This record gives sequence, C-alpha cells and structure tokens, in this order.
Amino acid sequence: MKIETRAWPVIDVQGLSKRFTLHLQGGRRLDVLENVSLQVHAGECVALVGASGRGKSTLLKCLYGNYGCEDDGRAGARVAVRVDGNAPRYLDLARATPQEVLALRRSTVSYVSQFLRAVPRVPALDVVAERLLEGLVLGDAADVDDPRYDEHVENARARAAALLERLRVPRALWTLAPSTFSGGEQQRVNIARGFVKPTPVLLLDEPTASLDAANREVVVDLIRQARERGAAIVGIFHDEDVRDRVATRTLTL
Ligand SMILES: Nc1ncnc2c1ncn2[C@@H]1O[C@H](COP(=O)(O)OP(=O)(O)OP(=O)(O)O)[C@@H](O)[C@H]1O
Repeated sequence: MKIETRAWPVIDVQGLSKRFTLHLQGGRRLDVLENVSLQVHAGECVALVGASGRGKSTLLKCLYGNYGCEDDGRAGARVAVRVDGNAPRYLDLARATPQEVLALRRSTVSYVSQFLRAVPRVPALDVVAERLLEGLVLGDAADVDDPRYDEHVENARARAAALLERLRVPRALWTLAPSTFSGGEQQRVNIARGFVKPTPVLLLDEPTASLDAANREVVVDLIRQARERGAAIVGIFHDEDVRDRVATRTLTL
C-alpha cells in the first residue's frame, strides 16, 4: 500500500528533552536531549548527525518507546498510528501505555537496532518471519490449531526467505539460530526483520555499520524503496556516502 504524502507529519517531535538520572552514581543527572523538534513526513528520510554522545541513538529509542520522554505538558513526541483517512490519529509517546507502545511497534514502527538481540534456538528465517505473524506465535499450541496458522506461517517464511536471499545471507544459515553468526550476518538478519513488514515508520540505527560494499548497496536500495512507498524514516548513518544517498535532509543534534 502506498501511503499518500500529506500535509501532516507522521512523526511529530516538539521540544523534546531527555535526561538520565544515574541512581548508582549519587543521582547524577545527564541532560542528553534538550528541546529537540522534528517533523517527518511520509517519504522523507531524516539523518541524525552530531558528535558521538549527542543523543542520536537516544532519540531513536524515544521514538521507539524504549526510553520514556519527559512530559512537561507542552513538549513531547508523537507518532501517527493511523495514516490513512483524512486526519491522522497520533499516539503521544509520553503518555502511551506499555500495551499501546507494543501495538505501535506491531503495526506502525519498525526499528533496526545496531545489534541483533538473538533469541536462543529461534532460526534466522523465523526471527524475520515472526515480524509478519501479527498475533500468532510460532509453535504455540493454541495458535497451531488456528485455521490460518499454516497459510500465515508459509507466507511469512516465503517473504522472509526472499529478503534473506536479497541480503545474501547464505541459505545454509536460515535454519540456524543467529547467536553464532558473524557480526555482518547478524546485522543482515536484523535488517531483514526491520524491513520485512512495510510499516509507515522506520527507525535505523547504523544499519550498514558492519556490512561490506555489496551488502551496503542492498541496504541503500531497501531504504530508497521504503521512502518511495511512503515510509517516514529517521536514521543514523555514519557512512557519509550512504547518508548522502538515502537521506532527504539532516538534523544536527
Ligand atoms: N540508558 C542510559 N542510561 C544512562 N545514560 C545513557 C543511557 N543511554 C544513553 N545514555 C547516555 O546518553 C548519551 C547519548 O548517548 P547516545 O547513544 O544517544 O549517543 P549517540 O549520539 O548515539 O552516540 P554515538 O554516535 O557514539 O553512537 C551518552 O552520554 C550516553 O552515555
């Protein structure tokens, strides 16, 4: 489904601040983000730039709901959870319940983190396919009885396989759990998981960091295609060549 470009932003951050309180260090306070504003429309890719430690990854984690945002009643971050129809419906991340954040991740926001959090014993193919299975749980006794189970799992695995193929993950690895994979192989499984579902929002934390030139090209293509289908993308790309080719603008933190 192509998302129409509209006047309103899919991601709308207004005056966001984020501080950490280090309880084990006498309650020291780290002010990481100060009054950050960012609007991202469908089809845009905003690259976060700035020196190490300026809070680029922290901003992505706020948008993914990993980190709470400060809520002083005026500032905040919101993500449009309904992007069709005439008016967007936003989820305010400062006030969202854990269930709302989980639903947002299922339907709206995909996140490629720097490192894959590999679940022991789950094969690479299913790490990717799971993202497409909505509420179904692979192998769960109750779900196996669901009449849609076989068809859903087959479709999800076929789409996961196509993406792993495109990302050149050797077929012999698909049935193995990624915990023993090389850094680049793990990152490609991570990328496949992040891209397999065409969500309206994509958050990318150095998606090409441990990739060789050929795989970097595949990821550049995936990002451009996501933009073309209307995804709103925020990413960190230390490789300037990649950044220049995928980003529509930059935000300096
Ligand atoms: N959970 C946390 N608890 C305490 N401090 C944190 C936490 N997460 C991040 N920080 C601090 O926030 C600051 C910003 O970190 P962040 O990872 O967002 O920076 P960055 O701009 O992405 O850096 P880099 O380019 O090096 O990856 C750092 O000083 C970091 O130590």
